Amino acid sequence: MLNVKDLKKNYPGFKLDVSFQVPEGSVVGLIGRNGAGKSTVLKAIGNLIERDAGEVSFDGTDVKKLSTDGKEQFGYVFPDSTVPEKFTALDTVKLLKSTFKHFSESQFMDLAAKLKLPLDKAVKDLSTGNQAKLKTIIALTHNAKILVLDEPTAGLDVVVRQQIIELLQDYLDADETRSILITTHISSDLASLADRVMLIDDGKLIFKEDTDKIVDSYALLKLTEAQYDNVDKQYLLKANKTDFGYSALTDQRSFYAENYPEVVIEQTSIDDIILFFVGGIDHE
Ligand SMILES: Nc1ncnc2c1ncn2[C@@H]1O[C@H](COP(=O)(O)OP(=O)(O)OP(=O)(O)O)[C@@H](O)[C@H]1O
Repeated sequence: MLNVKDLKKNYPGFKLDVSFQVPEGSVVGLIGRNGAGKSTVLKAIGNLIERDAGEVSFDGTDVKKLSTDGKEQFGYVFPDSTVPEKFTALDTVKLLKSTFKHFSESQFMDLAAKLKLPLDKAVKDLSTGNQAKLKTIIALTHNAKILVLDEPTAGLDVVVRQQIIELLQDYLDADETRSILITTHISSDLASLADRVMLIDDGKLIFKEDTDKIVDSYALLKLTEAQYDNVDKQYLLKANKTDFGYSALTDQRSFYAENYPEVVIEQTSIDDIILFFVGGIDHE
């Protein structure tokens, strides 16, 4: 299990302070607006930045103290390429062989063939889609126990995006103890992959929920002022004033459907929840 406890990182005008876990066998999606702190969380997990305070541990060991074998349990995708840009995919294979004890060359070649990844082109000359495929294949082919993925599908067309999502699904299906922490702006990626979503805003986690529960039990209530005054508010998570009265988020859709048949109740999506909590202009 990945355990992030009181992780703090300060930049001018920005303070990160988060605690969460990614249990074995689960997929957790970290969502939020531009500049909310998603990449900072993932970089701290990957030791790409020094944290100011807090703990980040995997199966009980601080990530800063992981052995070479322990480090190999992580597979990363970050926006910046992890291999030198002059390298081809074949050069990358040589690098991975010397870096990872558990690297599988045959799996790399199989996935590269399946995704039609050119093997002899320098990384800098690959299309965005092929670069994303290469990064994902690198993360997947050394038998990692957890993937930490920073926007693995950013800028990809719908076909490549689907291919990447399928690779991730195959990775999970091969071993039920594997887990993924993923950031994305594409909520449909999460709907198909994530067991749980966490919403970060201004460096703090302001909402965490199981995706099943969002689909099954969440709803937006559209209430007139009079309805809002009279409705039982114990299952309302948040209400925003609107032109027509109030828009309110509940995690007990059936309670309001049964008791207030006159109230307009709309199904929510992950995007609705982001907009509801942090809607408006971007931080930056
Ligand atoms: N090296 C740095 N120096 C100073 N400020 C930084 C640095 N890295 C990040 N920040 C700031 O920290 C905040 C969080 O940035 P971060 O990249 O984690 O956001 P994000 O949620 O990943 O955004 P996006 O969705 O745009 O990638 C932003 O205000 C950003 O400007």
